[in-house]
Amino acid sequence: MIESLRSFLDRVAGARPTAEESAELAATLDRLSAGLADRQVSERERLFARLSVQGRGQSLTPQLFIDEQDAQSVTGHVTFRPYFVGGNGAAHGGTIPLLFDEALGRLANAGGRRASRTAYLTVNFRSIARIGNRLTLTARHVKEDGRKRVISGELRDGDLLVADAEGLFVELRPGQP
Ligand SMILES: CCCCCCCCCC(=O)SCCNC(=O)CCNC(=O)[C@H](O)C(C)(C)COP(=O)(O)OP(=O)(O)OC[C@H]1O[C@@H](n2cnc3c(N)ncnc32)[C@H](O)[C@@H]1OP(=O)(O)O
Repeated sequence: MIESLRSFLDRVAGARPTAEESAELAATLDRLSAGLADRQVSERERLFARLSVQGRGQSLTPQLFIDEQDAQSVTGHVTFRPYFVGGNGAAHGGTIPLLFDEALGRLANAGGRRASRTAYLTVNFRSIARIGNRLTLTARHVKEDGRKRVISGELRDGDLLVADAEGLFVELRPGQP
């Protein structure tokens, strides 16, 4: 279902429907929304935004496919689909930190470490992330100091460095949301 939603968003991003077609689509979407109105559940019960589902079952984030992961590093790949275009064939700048937050956050909380949240995330944009290209993401655990974990990451298009990032993840205290 989420994959169909992603495909639909890609098609919307790439289309220029007429006014009549837009109105027809809007009516169809309204009908679909109404069909889910009495299926609303708590966050824990939803399919959306679950770590255990490939791509987190979430249409917001570019879908990251994990190829290798251990407690110290993660390697994966991602293709920014048409929905993520910012302009002129490049992914929207906001989607790159989104991707790093997802990947670095996963690693920060992997290997039996207790849950942490992003305190800061610094991203350097080195070259455009071209829509449709398969990019490689690597991240590694750099250091740990008490509750603080530093994780770094790189996004590459072949040999070309697209972006790099560093995040500080702070372990949550018991009861901290
Ligand atoms: C159930 C969890 C599921 C997690 C799923 C994965 C999530 C993926 C990552 C995310 O996207 S989380 C969503 C985005 N992040 C947030 O919403 C976090 C909002 N901020 C907070 O909740 C708190 O500010 C935070 C937990 C990050 C830290 O607050 P605390 O009160 O726990 O820590 P404190 O302020 O005492 O700081 C602890 C240490 O970290 C340092 N620190 C905190 N924020 C910093 C910062 N921004 N820059 C540098 N250092 C920082 C701070 O100086 C201190 O250093 P020392 O121990 O050496 O004194």
